[in-house]
Formats: sequence, structure tokens, C-alpha cells
Amino acid sequence: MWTKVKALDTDQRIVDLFENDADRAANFSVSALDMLFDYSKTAMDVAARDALFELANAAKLAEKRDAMFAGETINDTEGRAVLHTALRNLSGDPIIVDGADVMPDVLATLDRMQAFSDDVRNGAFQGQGGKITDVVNIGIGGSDLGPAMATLALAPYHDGPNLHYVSNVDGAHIADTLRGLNAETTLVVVASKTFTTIETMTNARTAMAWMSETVKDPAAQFAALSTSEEKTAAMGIPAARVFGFEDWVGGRYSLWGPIGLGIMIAVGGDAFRAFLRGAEAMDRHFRAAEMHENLPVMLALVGIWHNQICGHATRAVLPYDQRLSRLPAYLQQLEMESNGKSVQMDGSDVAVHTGPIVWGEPGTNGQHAFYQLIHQGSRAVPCEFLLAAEGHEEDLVHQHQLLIANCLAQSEALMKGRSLEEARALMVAKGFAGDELERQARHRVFPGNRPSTTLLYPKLTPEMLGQIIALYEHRVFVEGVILGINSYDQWGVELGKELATALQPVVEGKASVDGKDGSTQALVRYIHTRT
Ligand SMILES: O=P(O)(O)OC[C@H]1O[C@](O)(CO)[C@@H](O)[C@@H]1O
Repeated sequence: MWTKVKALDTDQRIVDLFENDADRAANFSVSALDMLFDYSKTAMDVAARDALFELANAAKLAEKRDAMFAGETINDTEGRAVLHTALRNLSGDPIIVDGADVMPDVLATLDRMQAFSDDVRNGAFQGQGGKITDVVNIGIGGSDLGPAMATLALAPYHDGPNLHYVSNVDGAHIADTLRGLNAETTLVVVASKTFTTIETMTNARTAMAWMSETVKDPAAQFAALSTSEEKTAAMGIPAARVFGFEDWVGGRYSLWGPIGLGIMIAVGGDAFRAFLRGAEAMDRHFRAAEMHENLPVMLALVGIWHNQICGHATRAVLPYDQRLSRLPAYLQQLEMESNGKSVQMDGSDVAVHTGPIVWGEPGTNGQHAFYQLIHQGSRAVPCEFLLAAEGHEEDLVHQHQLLIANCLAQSEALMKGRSLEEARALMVAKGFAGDELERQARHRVFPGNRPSTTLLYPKLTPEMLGQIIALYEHRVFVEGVILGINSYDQWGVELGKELATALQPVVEGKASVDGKDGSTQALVRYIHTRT
């Protein structure tokens, strides 16, 4: 399956591809749902793209996509359907799992979430000291990264109480968050699909203890988001404030339902529904558009091109949108927990590297940090720029224009670079000559031919955010299908969890470190001598 694509020419100069095709920008971009995905500044040509289409067809992409939307058990190492798309299926069209339509429950839960979030926002639900001023969401991984990223992204629409996200088991996180909050007007939302995650359960107990120092009935100011009503009840949280979902919603795909309650409390039910509508529109697009016009498919094929074919192990995600500053962290879980696998569905080893390794920071901050390596380092890093045509700050249009100019300049600089000749001319103009001119000029050469893509959208509204996130989710799906892996399990996180549980008594001094490897013994002894 990989033979043909592995034989593709990956060494073409991008500027030459533009020279040879006056319409390259149009021919190598996708315009859909008011977004523009430009992948013309990559070394992909028509032959490469056609071969990638063949690869996707050979992997039975369309069939597998339809199976996912139809609720088939595609997560077959956990025996589950993969139906986060049901959470944003506002049309209510039936989706059948195990013979029953899941949509009535999904929509009823959405209505319950809205009723509760309205009550919190308008003061009908009160803390023991009055209207809720602060909400602390305690969760980790998918129960934190998505909602935290989206709450920040939607800051211009945030007219509800303050939202705080606590995830780390490091007591510093919850201590710093709770300090300064009034327990009597704080709502704690414990977000955990399984309601067993040690970090979340530990932080929830800490929050409960903090609350009980001040209020009579701490559990009255707790809500829970989980698939397990039994476990939430054991924490003393009444069913009326428990928002449930089914195991066919993966943790890192869960912000569309109850796990998104914090987003809804922040921006209100209407904006949250607009967010869902955006994702629903992307779902429809993904199911209907031809491959070359299909945003998730093209993002994925460019990803496969850079990672599996050109051999670039990492990808930088660079939002020129400050409010998407948590997007890279969110994508690290979405992409790396989903597609960081080495075994195919049938248990055999993968034929190619999986990944990719995703990292990034918002522009322009990154420009003053790691872009040096991106431009002149010895390895190419495909860059993925995201940019809104318009910002929200009507009185700061000139700043947005400066932001845009910076983003576009980066992709131009990466592609074109600066030749030795140009660098020499620059140094001559500065008065350098002879050997020193040569030496200095070499340091100012930019190799260029560094690939990048740009995703443009009109403005970061709730609807657009929904589209963007759903776009990335489906991209992960497409890459997973082509790699032949299960994108929806995460067995790789288990071993560390088991060993941490076994090490806890050792760290506490209640069990011996003997029997551990020499390094672990030395580390534990160091800690014991300092505490
Ligand atoms: O929502 P939960 O069950 O607390 O899980 C949190 C996170 O932990 C993980 O299972 C990984 O450890 C993620 O997949 C998940 O998003």
C-alpha cells in the first residue's frame, strides 16, 4: 500500500512548483465552510496528491468514515462505537447503537445542561453565600484540555462567572486556583469520564475539604460530569447535578457534551449551541465533500505527506490567534493520544512511523523563541499556521493587520528563504568585505523550501471554533485509517499509572524501594533524604 507513495519525489523546490503552475495557490487549496486551507506552500504536486488519494481509497476511508458515523464498533480494542458526532447532531436524526436511537438522551442531556447553566448564570442556582461568581472545573486530559482551550478561545463571548481549570495532581495547581476564591460563591465541577482518575479524584477531595471549611453543605456546590452515576453518588453529588454520557464518547473527543459544561456556563447555551452547529457543519462537509475539496481529508493527506512520506517527525501548530494559545496543547492529546500507536488493528506492527509529534505556540510569540530553528535549523519542521481574517478588537484593527502581516511573512520566508548571494549583497551594503563578508553572509542564509500550510477563517466565533475543532478531529480519524491503527484507545497511558500506584507507598516510606531498578532506588533515596 505504501510502495507507490514512498517512491514519490519529495525533493522538489516549492518555488519551482509555483513557477510551473500559475494557478498553484488555487489548485492546492480547499475553500469550504467559509474557510480557506492553503497547502500550496508544500512540495506536494499533482502526482503526489493523486497517489495519496489512492492510498486513502486503498485504506477504505469512505467506508470507515460511514461506519463511524453509523455507530459501528470501530474502537474494537475496547468494544465501543465512536460517536462524539452524536453530541453535536442537533438535527436529531436517529443514530442507532445496539438497536436503540441514542439521540433522545443526547438532546435531553443538552437541555438539562442548558437549564443548569442558565440557573448558574442568572442566579436561580445559588451558592451558600449568593450568586455563583466562580466555577472550578476539576478534570485532566480530555476532561480539561478541550474545555479549557475552548473557554479561552471564546473569551469575547464569556459573560458568565469566572472559569478556572484545575488538572495537575501537583497540589500547587489547586492551591493557587482556590486561593482568593470565595467558597460560598464557588461551584466545583468534577469532570471525569471514568470518575476514577487519580488526579481528578484527589483534587476533588481537596476542593471538597476546602469548601467544607466555609460552607455547611459542600456537596450542594458540586456538580459532576461522568459516565458513572454510581461513583458520582459516592462522592455525595446528587443526580440532579450529574450530567452523564455514554462510553462511546472518547475522553479527548468529549467537549461537545457534558464535559463542555464549563464552556456553556461561561458563554451561555446559545453560544454553546452555535459551537455545536459549527462542528455539525464540519461533520456534514466531511461526509459529503469529494476528497480534493474535503478539508479534513486534505489536512490529513498533507499530514501523511510530511510525516510518513517526507519523513518530518514533528509538526508545529502556530495559531496567529492569541485565544487559540491552548490549541497546541489540546492537539497534543487529540493527535498523539489518538495516533501514537505502533500496532495495527489486526495486531501486526505498523508499516510506517505513526505520530506525528505536535507542538507549538501562538504567533507572534513563537517568532521570538523557536522560529530561529524553524528557519535555519538543520531539520525542516512543517508549520501549520491558523489565522482569522478579522479580530474581535474593533479599536485595535491595526494590531490585527500587523498580526496578519507577520503570519503571511513567516510562510513566505519559510518557502523562499534567502540565498547566499542575497546574503552577500546585504553584507556588502553593511560595509563588509573579503573573508569576513563570506563568513558573515553564511550566517544570514535561509535555506528556504520549508513547507507550511495556512488555515484561514473569517473570525473566531463559537461556530467557527466548532468547525476548527471538528476539522482536527476528523483529520486524526483520516490519518488513523490510513495508518491502519485504532485512534480511539489509549493503552499507552496505563503502565505509568500502574507503576505510580505501586510507587506511592514507596514514596510515602511505607514500603521498601528494594527490588526497584538502581536509578529509581537512587531517586527515591535522594527524595527521602531531603524531606
Ligand atoms: O475523564 P477521565 O476518565 O478522568 O480521563 C481523563 C483522561 O485520562 C486518559 O484516560 C489518559 O490517561 C485520557 O484519555 C482522558 O481524557
